[in-house]
Amino acid sequence: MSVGKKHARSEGEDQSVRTAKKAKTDDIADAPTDSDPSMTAEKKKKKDKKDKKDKKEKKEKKDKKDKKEKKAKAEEPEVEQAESSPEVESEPKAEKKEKKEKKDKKDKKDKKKNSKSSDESTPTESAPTESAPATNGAPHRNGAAYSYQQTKALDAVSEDEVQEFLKKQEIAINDPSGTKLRPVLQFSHLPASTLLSKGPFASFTAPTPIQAASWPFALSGRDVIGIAETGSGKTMAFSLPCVESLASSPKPKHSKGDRTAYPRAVVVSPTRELAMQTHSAMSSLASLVGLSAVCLYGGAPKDDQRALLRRNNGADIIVATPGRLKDFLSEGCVSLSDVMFAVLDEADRMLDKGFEEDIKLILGDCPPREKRQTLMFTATWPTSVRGLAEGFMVDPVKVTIGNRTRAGGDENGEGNGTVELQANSRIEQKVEVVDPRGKEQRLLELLRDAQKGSAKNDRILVFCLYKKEAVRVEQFLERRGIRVASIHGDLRQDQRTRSLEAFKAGTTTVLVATDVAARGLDIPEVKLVINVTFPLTIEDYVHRIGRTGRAGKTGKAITLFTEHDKAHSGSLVNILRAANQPVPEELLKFGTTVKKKAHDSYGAFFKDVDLSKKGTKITFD
Ligand SMILES: Nc1ncnc2c1ncn2[C@@H]1O[C@H](COP(=O)(O)OP(=O)(O)OP(=O)(O)O)[C@@H](O)[C@H]1O
Repeated sequence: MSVGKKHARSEGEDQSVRTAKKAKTDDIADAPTDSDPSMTAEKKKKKDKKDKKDKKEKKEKKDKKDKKEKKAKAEEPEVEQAESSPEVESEPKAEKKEKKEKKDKKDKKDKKKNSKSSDESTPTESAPTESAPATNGAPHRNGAAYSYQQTKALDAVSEDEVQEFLKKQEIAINDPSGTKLRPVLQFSHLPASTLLSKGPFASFTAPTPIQAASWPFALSGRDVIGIAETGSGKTMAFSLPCVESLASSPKPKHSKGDRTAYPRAVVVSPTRELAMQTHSAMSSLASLVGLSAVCLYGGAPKDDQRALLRRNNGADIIVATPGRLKDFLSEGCVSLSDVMFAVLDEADRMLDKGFEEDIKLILGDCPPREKRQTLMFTATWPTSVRGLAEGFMVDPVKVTIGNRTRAGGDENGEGNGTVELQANSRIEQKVEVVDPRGKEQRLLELLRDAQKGSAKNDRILVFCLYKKEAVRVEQFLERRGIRVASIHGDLRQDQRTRSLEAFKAGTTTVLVATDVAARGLDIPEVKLVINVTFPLTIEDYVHRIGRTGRAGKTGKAITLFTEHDKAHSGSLVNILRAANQPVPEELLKFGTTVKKKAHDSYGAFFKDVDLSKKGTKITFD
C-alpha cells in the first residue's frame, strides 16, 4: 500500500475510530478514582494534595508553552495564512462507509491491474491510444451538456505520431478507468465549439503538453490531477474545460427574490494576487461566450465584491481565496450548491495543513463529488497530500509531465513509479554557500551585476522568508539606490497590488517578496530570481524559481544558502541534479540525506539522494 493511500485512510475512515478511541481514553482519565471505598481519609487527603500539586505544575507548564508559542508565532515565516473553521464534506455515514468499501475494492482491483506501475503515473508509451474513445458522447455526471468527441483531424493522426509526442513531451497518463484518450496535438484537434470559434488561442501556436494531454479527459467530464512544471500553461488547462462545460449548460433558475449568488464553477487559489490573475485569465475566456467571473479575496472591501456578484447575476464562475469565500458562504451571499466544476489551483498548497479544513468546508458546500467535476493542478505533488486529494475526487485521471517516474528505480533503471519533485529545466540554477552575515552585501553585488549595461531594466525577484526580513532588505536596497518595491503580508492589499503592478510595468525593476509571491504569479520577463533566505519547503523553492523561465523561455535563479538551511541540502542537491545543474562542493558538505516532510501519522523518514537522475527539456512550439 502506498503512503498516499494509507494517508487517505487515516484522514477519512479512521476519523470515527480515532474519536471513539479518544472518548475511551478520556473516560479513563476522568474516572473519579477517589470513589474507591477502600480508600482511608488519610490516603484521600494525601491524594487531594498530590492532585492539587499536579494541577498547579500542569498549569505552569501550559502557561510556559503558550508563552513560547506566542513568541514563536511573532517570528513566524511568511506564508499565506488560512482562517479555518473545520467541517468535513457532508455525506451520510452509512453511505460514506458503503462508498468507501466499494472504493477500497476498486482500488485493490486497479492496483492489481497497475501493479507494474505502482500507484503513480504510467507512461502511455506502450499502450495504444484509442481513436474511438469510450467516453465519446457520454453525458457528464455534473450535468454538463458538452460531450467530448474525438475529432476526425485527431483520428487521422498516426499512432506512431501520437506515441512520439507522448514520449518526447514526457507525458504520463494514469487513468484508473482505462480510457485512453489521445492528446490533442494541435488546437485544431479540439472539437468545434462557440468558444473556439472566437479564437481564444490566437496568440499561441500549439497546446502545451499539460493542455494537450489533460483536455480530452477534462472535456469528457472526468476528474483530473494535472502535474506539470511551473509556467507550463496549467491555468488554461483547467479554464478551457470549465468554460466549455458551463457554456453548454443552462444556468439553474432561482426565485427572483433570492439574493444569493449561485456560481456554477469555483476555482480556489492560495493567494490574493494569484486569484486575481486567474480571474483575469478565466474572465477573458468566459466573456467570449457571455459568461461572467468574479474574484473574491481578502484585504478588499466585501461590499464591492458583493456588488460585483449582484451586477454579474450571481456570476457563473467564482475565483477565490479560501478565507473570503468562506466568509461569503457563512453570510449566505454565496452558495456552491449549483457548482458543476471545482478547481484547486496550486492543489498541494490548498490541501496541506494550513488550508485543508477550509477546502473541506468549501468542497463540502458543493454538490457531492459524484455530481461535480473536480480538477487539481500543480507543479509539485508531495506524497502527503495525494490520499486526501483523491478523497475529493472520483477515479481521477492523473496526467504528469516530465520525467518524474524514475527515482528510486531498480538496478535496471526501471522506476518505482513515484512522481518526483522537479524544477523547470529551462531555469539555470546556481547555489552559493555564504556566511549568513554577508547575505545582504552579496545580494547587492548580484543585483548590480545582473542589471549592468543593457540589462539595467531587467526584472529581478528577490525572495525572503520573513516579513520583517523583506522590509529590511527592501530598505537596505533602497538606501543603495536600487529601484525596489516589496510584496508581503504586512502591507495593505492596495500596497501589495501597487508593488506588483509597478514590477509588471517595469517602473520598479526589483521586487522583494515573501512566499506570498512564490506560487502561480505569471509576471512577464522575470530574468532572475534570487533567494536570500531558503524557503520552508523544497516545493516552495521549485515554485519560487518558477517565476522565471515561463512559457518556454529560459531563466536564472541564484540561491544564497547558509548553514541555517542545511536541513534542505539533500533535497536541493536532488533538484539540481535532476535538472543537470552544478552542485557546489560546499553544498554537498551539508549532507545529502533528504528529510521527508514529517506526517502526523507516519513521522519523518529519510531517503538517499538519487544521483542517477537526469533532467530533460520539455519543448514548447
Ligand atoms: N499553449 C500555450 N502556448 C504558449 N504559451 C501559453 C500556452 N498556454 C498558456 N501559455 C502562457 O504560458 C504562461 C504560463 O502559464 P500559466 O500561468 O498557466 O502557468 P502555470 O503552469 O499555471 O504555472 P505555475 O505552476 O507557476 O502556476 C502564461 O503567460 C500563459 O499565457
